[in-house]
Amino acid sequence: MSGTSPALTPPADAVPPVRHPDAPAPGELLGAHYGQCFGCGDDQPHGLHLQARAGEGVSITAEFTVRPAHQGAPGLAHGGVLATALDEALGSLNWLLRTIAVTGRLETDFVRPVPVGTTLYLEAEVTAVSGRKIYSTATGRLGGPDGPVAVRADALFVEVKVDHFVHHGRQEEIRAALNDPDQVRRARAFEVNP
Ligand SMILES: CCCCCCCCCCCC(=O)SCCNC(=O)CCNC(=O)[C@H](O)C(C)(C)COP(=O)(O)OP(=O)(O)OC[C@H]1O[C@@H](n2cnc3c(N)ncnc32)[C@H](O)[C@@H]1OP(=O)(O)O
Repeated sequence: MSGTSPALTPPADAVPPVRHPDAPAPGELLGAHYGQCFGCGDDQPHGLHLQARAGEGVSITAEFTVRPAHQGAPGLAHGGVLATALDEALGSLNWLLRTIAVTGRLETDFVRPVPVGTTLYLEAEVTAVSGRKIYSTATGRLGGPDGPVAVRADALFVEVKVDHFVHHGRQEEIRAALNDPDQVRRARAFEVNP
């Protein structure tokens, strides 16, 4: 059973996504958007350490190896962890648009169980943009880029300003991020729209 709900069907006025001219070239690693991010952060010991690589157009690929800490049932990945990997892969697409956006809706199909030790090969692409709304889709395959599909997701991301994080985030982390020149540089890279 799968399918996309009406909330994730782009409206008639939606347009194809436009890759930003300064987006990383196909094949380049995107790098973490925030060191403490649970999905991609290098400094987050509990995280998934997902590394996304730019693809053609507005697409990325990423790999994620399921570790013992990611179990739900014995020897199998927790569904919420897999949804996180999909969310992170989808979120990294916005780097190619140079748009700051957060997940508004994420619909996930769990097609096959994913054993501990498996590497999930993720691919994601933006399918349409309508105003602040960014529509995207992702799949995760077992064992290789052409392996069987284990998970897939459709999502709606909503564009926000940096203020979204400054206003809602805990002050301790916001202050640390604002004092980190690398983090400020990453945020600025997102903020410059064509
Ligand atoms: C420094 C680098 C950092 C970069 C940081 C990047 C972080 C990435 C991390 C990975 C991704 C995440 O997990 S992000 C974390 C998880 N997500 C969140 O925390 C988001 C929490 N939700 C919110 O803050 C809010 O609900 C927003 C921002 C999503 C939307 O609020 P808003 O700004 O007031 O906008 P609103 O008018 O409600 O919605 C705008 C349009 O989107 C539609 N819309 C909104 N939500 C939905 C929805 N769930 N399902 C369908 N449609 C929706 C509305 O109908 C509307 O359509 P129309 O009327 O215009 O047609």
